[in-house]
Amino acid sequence: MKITGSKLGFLGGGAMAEALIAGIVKQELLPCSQIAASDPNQARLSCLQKKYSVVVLKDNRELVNFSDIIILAVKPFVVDKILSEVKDIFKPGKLLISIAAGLKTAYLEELLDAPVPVVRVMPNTPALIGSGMSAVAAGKYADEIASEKTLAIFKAVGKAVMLAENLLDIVTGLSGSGPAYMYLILEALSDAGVRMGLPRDTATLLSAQTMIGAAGMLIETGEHAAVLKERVTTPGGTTAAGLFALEEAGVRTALMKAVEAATVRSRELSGR
Ligand SMILES: NC(=O)C1=CN([C@@H]2O[C@H](COP(=O)(O)OP(=O)(O)OC[C@H]3O[C@@H](n4cnc5c(N)ncnc54)[C@H](OP(=O)(O)O)[C@@H]3O)[C@@H](O)[C@H]2O)C=CC1
Ligand SMILES: O=C(O)[C@@H]1CCC=N1
Repeated sequence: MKITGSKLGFLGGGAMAEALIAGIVKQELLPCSQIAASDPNQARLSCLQKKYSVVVLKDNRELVNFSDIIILAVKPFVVDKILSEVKDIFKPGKLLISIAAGLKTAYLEELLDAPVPVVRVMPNTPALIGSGMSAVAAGKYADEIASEKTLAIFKAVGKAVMLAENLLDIVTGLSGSGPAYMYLILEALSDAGVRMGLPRDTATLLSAQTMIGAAGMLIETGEHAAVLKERVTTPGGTTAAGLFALEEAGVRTALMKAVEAATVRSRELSGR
């Protein structure tokens, strides 16, 4: 699905909007003149304009008027206020894509005056370098074309899959919040290398390249992680000693608890 003629607007120009704008501009999905962002923070707008040459607007109504496809990229607690500001100019010809954690399409549909197609997406920040992971769920007024347009946007900045909406809170707990878990692990591995005597920059490079390599190998080979882990592990060797320390510390359980806690939090946000 091509979105070449469409104008794309971001309500909110924060961290996730910037990751998407950067990825979209880099992949040349749309010319900069067809991408806009609105935000009350002038410094954010100036930064986005300077870095990506996109159209910046102080006023959310101007943004909605400018755009065919609107990405709702504000914190969940601001959504009611913003949609009440613009609902009368949101016509069914426009497409609303929400990336707000926890908020259901039915909830957003209720906040609008007209039967506007709403698609909910949970992306993640590596979209900034074209390595994002997004899951997409369509609301009741969104047809296949709306879903295809949404997939085209998020596939331009990484991988994107369609899922049933009741799974999106789990996606939020896994890949939405996941980059932060990975950074925590990378920071700890880098600290560990430094603790054992490596220079900081070398320890960080070794950690990050190892994470990229292991993840890439999992995707490219399609093998189960346990099989690939087994191939690294020499009986009585170094890896077995390292893995034992990780199991003893409960790393596996800690990661399961992290995804559970984030999923529960996403569900709480939808129950407001
Ligand atoms: N960050 C992430 O990794 C991910 C975030 N998300 C979702 O994306 C959404 C945005 O998150 P994130 O980018 O991290 O948040 P940010 O706080 O970085 O960005 C939100 C932006 O919206 C601005 N804003 C506040 N009020 C208004 C308003 N009335 N009109 C227009 N803009 C406004 C904020 O300005 P100010 O700072 O001045 O208030 C800020 O610049 C959230 O709903 C989050 O759940 C989804 C996936 C991943
Ligand atoms: O922390 C959050 O609530 C958002 C949603 C997923 C990533 N960041």
